[in-house]
Amino acid sequence: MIEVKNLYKSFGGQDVLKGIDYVFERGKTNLIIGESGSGKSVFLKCMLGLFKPDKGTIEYDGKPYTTFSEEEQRELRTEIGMLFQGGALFDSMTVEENVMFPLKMFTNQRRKEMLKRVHEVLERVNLTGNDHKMPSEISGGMQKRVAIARALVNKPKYLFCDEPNSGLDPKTATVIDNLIQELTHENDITTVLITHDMNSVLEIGERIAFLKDGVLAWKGTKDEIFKTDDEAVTDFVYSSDLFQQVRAAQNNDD
Ligand SMILES: Nc1ncnc2c1ncn2[C@@H]1O[C@H](COP(=O)(O)OP(=O)(O)OP(=O)(O)O)[C@@H](O)[C@H]1O
Repeated sequence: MIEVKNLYKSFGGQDVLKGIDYVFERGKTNLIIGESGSGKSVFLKCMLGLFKPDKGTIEYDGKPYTTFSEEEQRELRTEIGMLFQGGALFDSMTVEENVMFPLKMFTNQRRKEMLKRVHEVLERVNLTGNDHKMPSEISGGMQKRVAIARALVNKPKYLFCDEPNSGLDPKTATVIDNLIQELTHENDITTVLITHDMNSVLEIGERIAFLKDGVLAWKGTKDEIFKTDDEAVTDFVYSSDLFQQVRAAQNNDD
């Protein structure tokens, strides 16, 4: 669980986050949605420790970051898995080497032990037999699965995903969404996922935080998002054709 209390962040006089209170639940896919420039990435970077908040606290499983010793900060970094927008694999490394990278960085495990874990996660994301391929030799969807395996190889408590679906066709995007959700449940991870993809909201929006101009304008679940009359939310989500179609179908059923 990550609890954010009264979080403020500004840059050169521009207030980007304006007093956010929110709880990201453990074992759930927690989505952050909102227009471009609403502060989603800055929010994520504050939780990753890349930006220092101006005010407010971020608690990781009940412990405020400001009380972490240097050793605890280092440990927290090993407990975080990150899934970047493009997958961000190392092009010059094989699939196996890419997935092994966090183990080399953060553990003292012996190569045999690391390889065992790497093969275990590759099997989990259905990539057995691709260990020695280069990223350029596999499809975009497979590259994302390698990136997921790499994010999970060190058994993180927290998984941060920044638009994990970008660049994928809708069917592959859904497979990736569902894989992230399954792994979140299986491993009881606190998953925080930024998305622009309304299909992701419908598929895996167990918890949704809607940011508008640096403020938490609405929170709820994928079922609640169809029922809310909150104008800020409806303006945003019904600009998506998909949402309009789903709501029309619901109205026909009623
Ligand atoms: N390092 C920085 N220095 C100065 N301003 C920044 C910095 N990072 C972000 N900002 C500003 O903060 C605001 C919010 O940016 P942010 O990237 O969080 O938006 P976003 O909701 O993630 O947008 P998008 O959906 O387009 O990625 C923007 O006005 C941006 O210019």
